[in-house]
Amino acid sequence: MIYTVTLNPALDYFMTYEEIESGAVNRTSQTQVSAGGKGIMESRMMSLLKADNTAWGFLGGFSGQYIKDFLTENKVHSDFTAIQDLTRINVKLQTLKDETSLDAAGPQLQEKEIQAFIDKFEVLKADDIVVFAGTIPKTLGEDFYQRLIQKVKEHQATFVMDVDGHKLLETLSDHPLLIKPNREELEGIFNVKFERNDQIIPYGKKLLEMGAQQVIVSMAGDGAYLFTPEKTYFAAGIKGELKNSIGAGDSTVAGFLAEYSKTKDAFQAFKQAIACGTAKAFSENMPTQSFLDEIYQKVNISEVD
Ligand SMILES: Nc1ncnc2c1ncn2[C@@H]1O[C@H](COP(=O)(O)OP(=O)(O)O)[C@@H](O)[C@H]1O
Ligand SMILES: O=P(O)(O)OC[C@H]1O[C@](O)(COP(=O)(O)O)[C@@H](O)[C@@H]1O
Repeated sequence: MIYTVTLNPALDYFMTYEEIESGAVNRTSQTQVSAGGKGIMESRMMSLLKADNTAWGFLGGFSGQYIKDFLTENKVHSDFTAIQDLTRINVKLQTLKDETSLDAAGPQLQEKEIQAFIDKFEVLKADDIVVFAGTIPKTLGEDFYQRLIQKVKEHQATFVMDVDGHKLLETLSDHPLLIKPNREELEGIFNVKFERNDQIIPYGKKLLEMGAQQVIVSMAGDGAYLFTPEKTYFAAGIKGELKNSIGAGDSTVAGFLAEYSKTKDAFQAFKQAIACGTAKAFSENMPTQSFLDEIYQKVNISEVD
């Protein structure tokens, strides 16, 4: 079983404008609400791929209830810990020019809610995979992922980290099955600036040396690299109309895990990862199965060095 952990889910409120004038009243032409948060997006994509998974995390208030109902209606299995406070609402502004995220800090959590959540980890078995994704609400403390990783290890299960920058580095010595920084996050981690994508290669390999079992570095429209201890692969970016790239990275991780958990074949898993990330970026919502299949046919992966 794959468990996704979203400590800080979000009701994503998408607002579409031709352009936004700062300091003025802007009237939107289109709005849309979606169940978000990185682990939740991953669970949604894995469920589309019919990979067994359960979404864990904290949900509260009307926004939390919306997400819970949305997941049930869309046949995404979840087992969230109920909280008193309100699940955050993140505003996603889309204009003809670009996408802007206005993300909230997240709810206050009570000690008994935190304990109820930690207790869930007792069900873990040796072949389970736990995906830690996204930011941590302030009340949990910056080291909360470390505590959860110890729980995963106690049960001989494996884990995947889909978190930002330096929090990612702290987990490498515990050998995550997969990490997926994007190009900008990788620049931040190593304090470098890439002028060409191939300059990424030594840094991807470095993350393997530091303890990650497999590394994907995603580069939005430029595709992605996969680093495994045996080989490095490059997936070319696929051309198409960008509709909504929110969740493209989450879908990449989901595609990889859906395939890898069944076959343990990193190359095939990378193919599915690229198809899912791209199909998400080219869809307003989650892609349909037929669109996913169409994009899968266009995935082009080559071995590097
Ligand atoms: N504009 C785009 N065109 C084509 N593919 C895209 C685009 N944006 C994202 N993707 C696909 O989704 C993957 C993840 O996107 P990226 O933006 O790098 O991740 P994140 O959402 O984590 O920042 C990319 O590796 C690529 O396969
Ligand atoms: O947990 P974080 O890092 O604050 O991110 C939350 C946001 O991430 C998302 O899952 C989107 O992920 P990406 O930013 O990787 O596209 C949104 O649904 C949500 O609003």
